[in-house]
Parts: sequence; structure tokens; C-alpha cells
Amino acid sequence: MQGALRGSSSKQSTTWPPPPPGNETPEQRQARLDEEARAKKRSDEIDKEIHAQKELRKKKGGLGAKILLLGQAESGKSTVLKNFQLQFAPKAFESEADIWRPVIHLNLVRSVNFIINFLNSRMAGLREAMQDAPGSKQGGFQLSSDSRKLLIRLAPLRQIEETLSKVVSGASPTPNESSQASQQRQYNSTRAPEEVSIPSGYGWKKAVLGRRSQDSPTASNTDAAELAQARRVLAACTDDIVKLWNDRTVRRALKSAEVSLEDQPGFFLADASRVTAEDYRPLSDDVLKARVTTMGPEEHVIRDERDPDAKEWTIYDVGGSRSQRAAWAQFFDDVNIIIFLAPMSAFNQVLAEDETVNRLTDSLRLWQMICSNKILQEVEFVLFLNKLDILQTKLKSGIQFSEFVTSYTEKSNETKPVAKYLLDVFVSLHQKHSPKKRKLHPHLTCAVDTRATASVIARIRDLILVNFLSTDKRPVTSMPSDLP
Ligand SMILES: Nc1nc2c(ncn2[C@@H]2O[C@H](COP(=O)(O)OP(=O)(O)OP(=O)(O)O)[C@@H](O)[C@H]2O)c(=O)[nH]1
Ligand SMILES: [Mg+2]
Repeated sequence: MQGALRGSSSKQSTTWPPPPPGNETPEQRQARLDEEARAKKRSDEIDKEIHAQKELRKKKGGLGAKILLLGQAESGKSTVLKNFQLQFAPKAFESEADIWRPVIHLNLVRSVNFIINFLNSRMAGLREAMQDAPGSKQGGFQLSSDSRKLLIRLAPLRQIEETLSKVVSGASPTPNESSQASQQRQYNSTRAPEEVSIPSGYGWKKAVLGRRSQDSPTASNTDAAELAQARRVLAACTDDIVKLWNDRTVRRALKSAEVSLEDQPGFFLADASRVTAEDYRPLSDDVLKARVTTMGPEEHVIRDERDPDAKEWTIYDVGGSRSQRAAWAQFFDDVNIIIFLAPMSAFNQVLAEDETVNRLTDSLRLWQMICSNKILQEVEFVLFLNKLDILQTKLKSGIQFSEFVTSYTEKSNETKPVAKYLLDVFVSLHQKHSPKKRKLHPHLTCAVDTRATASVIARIRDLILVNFLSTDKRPVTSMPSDLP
């Protein structure tokens, strides 16, 4: 700093560097100049080194792209994150496969218990109807004695659900998730069954791993013993689970109540014998299908295993339910890309947190809010219209899109025009509400299809390379080429 120094004597020099002494001999002058030249050289070298390190950090990814995943609950944010991990860090992804086994088992057991509750409440309904009007066949639902025995033999799974919930979440079940409440869980065809919630701001995996590595070996040993016991019980129940799922009366009853478990998150009933085998190790596809509700924002750093010089990416995964959305804004001024997910299949569903709100309406409102946010005006937007496969299954099964979306005036109930319609609606909302003109990168996706998602992720990587990390100006697509 040049200029006056507070409190210094007027006789002292007030400039830096100080002027040379007046009585300097020619030798002393030369020595001083040599010393100054050496100091300058050292200083330049240090500057160069700092610059090189900064460049290296940049190159290695210290300044890599930051991606924020947004969208309502169950839109597929965490599944997209898994796809990124699978694409760029397959070894790390593989090495974590075992951590997912209790979650997959919990997903399966919840489906089984759900069916048991559903059948029990159906039979109770029939009993009540017969008491009110003896001889009446109202309700028309009866299980064979074999099927009833099946329900009794599968009763231990109620306890297994509690054990798995406790181990995975690292907490005791909340009072409303006690076995009594779980016995009373009812199915609502427009709403997903209740799910596994992991109370962690750091990610449930860290919670599980953290518990294991705590110095209390007893706690981890207890967990391990409980998990092993749960696996044994599940293996012993395999045949009965398969029988229950293949029971025609059961399937008919589910269908007549418009229960489609196949379309629900974490559906493993069709793979019951494989996933309950004692030596079961989750496959990548299983991990993608496994469902855990994200509670609290999570930061994930992705390093490309095949390219040690590649930059790291930071991906922020957040919870999508209403109570979680307040936590989104803290990331807005520090991200390069937002990937917004809207599940196309949700057109005939309502929010779990508010049954008066249609899930598609909620997605559109959220999208409009995100598009119009001024803080985000410079951020790249990628839109995933997700769950294309479930949309297709629903439309094929005869559910009429126009019954739920009255503004859809096309006659066709085929996937292609419906998806195109949704795409147009989202694209035009973006155009209309963005504070500044911005290019949108929309895709029609099925996030559990790793191969199809890989090509979408490759395009996002190109987008990052072009916009943030290099001078390489490869073209990027602006319209989806993945229309069905
Ligand atoms: N069939 C199908 N299932 C999908 C698709 N995308 C995601 N899923 C499943 O949907 C469920 C919910 O996906 P998540 O990724 O957990 O949803 P999320 O947006 O992270 O939800 P929150 O964490 O609650 O905000 C999971 O079981 C996924 O496997 C898809 O395109 N098709
Ligand atoms: Mg999630």
C-alpha cells in the first residue's frame, strides 16, 4: 500500500519501496539492483506457480459445473443423480450396490404389506356389508382359505418392515409409522403408498455408513444382525410372496380398485425371488428403481473415473415435497445448470402432501416459478419430461389423458401426441415467463432406462463443455430428438 501510514513520524519514509540510501557506492548500488532483480524473479515465479495451480484446479474440476436437480417429489431427481454416477463413476457406483439391498428389501416388503392391508380391509368391508344386509353379496370379495393362510404366513413381514425402516433411516419408526398405523394404511389410487423417509440432511447413505463407522461397534453389530435376520425371514417368505403376487383373485381385486403397484416407486414384486435370494447383490437397474425420499439437500461430487484430468461436477439433489422446497433457493445464485424434472405420468395423480392438488398442475406451477426467477436468468435450463414409460403404460391401459387435462383437445390418446402436447406447454411457459431470452434444453426421458438416459447425459456434458469449461464450441441440441 502506498501513502501515509497512520502514527508514523514525518521523518520516516511514507512510500514503498523505500528510496535508495543517498550515500550508496557503485558496488552497493549494483548489489542492491542484483538483489532486487532476484526478488522480482522470485516473485514472478511465485505468481506463475499460483496461476498454474489455479489453472490446474480449474482443469481438475475445482471450478467445475454445478448442477441443481429440481422438481416435485417422486419426479426422478435422485434417479437422474444415480444415472450421472453410473455414467461417470461406475466403479464407485458398483461398490455401493450392497448399501442399497436393505432399501430394496424395504421397498419390496412395503408392497407386500400394502397388499395384505388392502386385502384385510376388503374382507373387513365385506364382513360389515354382510352384517348390515345378511345374504347380500355386496363387495363380492372372498379369499380362498389357501390365500388366507398365505396372509397369515406373511404376517412376520410387518415386523421386518419396521426393522428395515429403522436400520435404513437410523431412527425408530415415528409414532404414526408404528405397526398399528402401518396395518391401517389404505390405498388411494391417485396417490402413491407411503414411503421410506430418511431423516437426514446429509443423505441416508452417509447416515447408514456413519452409523457403521461410529465407535460404538455394538450399534453397528446390532444393525448387521437385524439385517441378516431380515434377509433370512425374507428368503423364507419368497415362495409365499411370489404366490401372493401371482394369485389371480388378489390381482383382480387390486385391478378393480384401480391399484397399479407396478407403476409405483420401488416396485420389486415381479423380481421377488431374485431379490430375496440369500446371495442377492443389487444390479445397477435395481439401484435405479430403489426408492428413498430425499430429505434435505445433498451435495454430490462426481469425478470422471476414466479421465483423471476431467473436472469434477457438483450435483445438488433436493427433496421435492412442499415442505422441502424452501431449501432450494440457497443454491440459486451458485449453479450453472438446473435440471428440472416433471413426471408426465402424474397427470391423473394428486400430491401426497395435498390431495386437492393435481400433480401435473403442481409441476407446471413450479416450472413457471423457476422460469420466472430473476436470480436464475443466466442459468442454463434442462427440462426432463420424465416417466415416459409409465405415461405409455397408463395411456395404453385406457386411462384418457383428456379426462384429466381438459385443455388437451386432440382426439388421440397415444403417447406421442400427449408427450408432444406436454412438451409444448412446458416450452411455452418457459418462453413466456423467462425474464431474459434463454435457450431451453428439453428431453423426454425414462430415468430408469440407463441406456437412453446415457445419451441425454452425454448431451448435458456437451452443454457443460461448451458453456463453462472450455473454448470448444460444439453444437448443442435445443429440441428433443427423443420423442417416442
Ligand atoms: N418407471 C419409471 N420409474 C421412474 C422413472 N424415474 C424415476 N422413477 C422411479 O420413481 C421413483 C422416485 O424417483 P426419485 O428419483 O426417488 O424421485 P425424487 O424426485 O428424487 O423424489 P424426492 O426425493 O421425494 O424429491 C423411484 O423409485 C425411481 O426408480 C421413470 O422414468 N420411469
Ligand atoms: Mg430424491
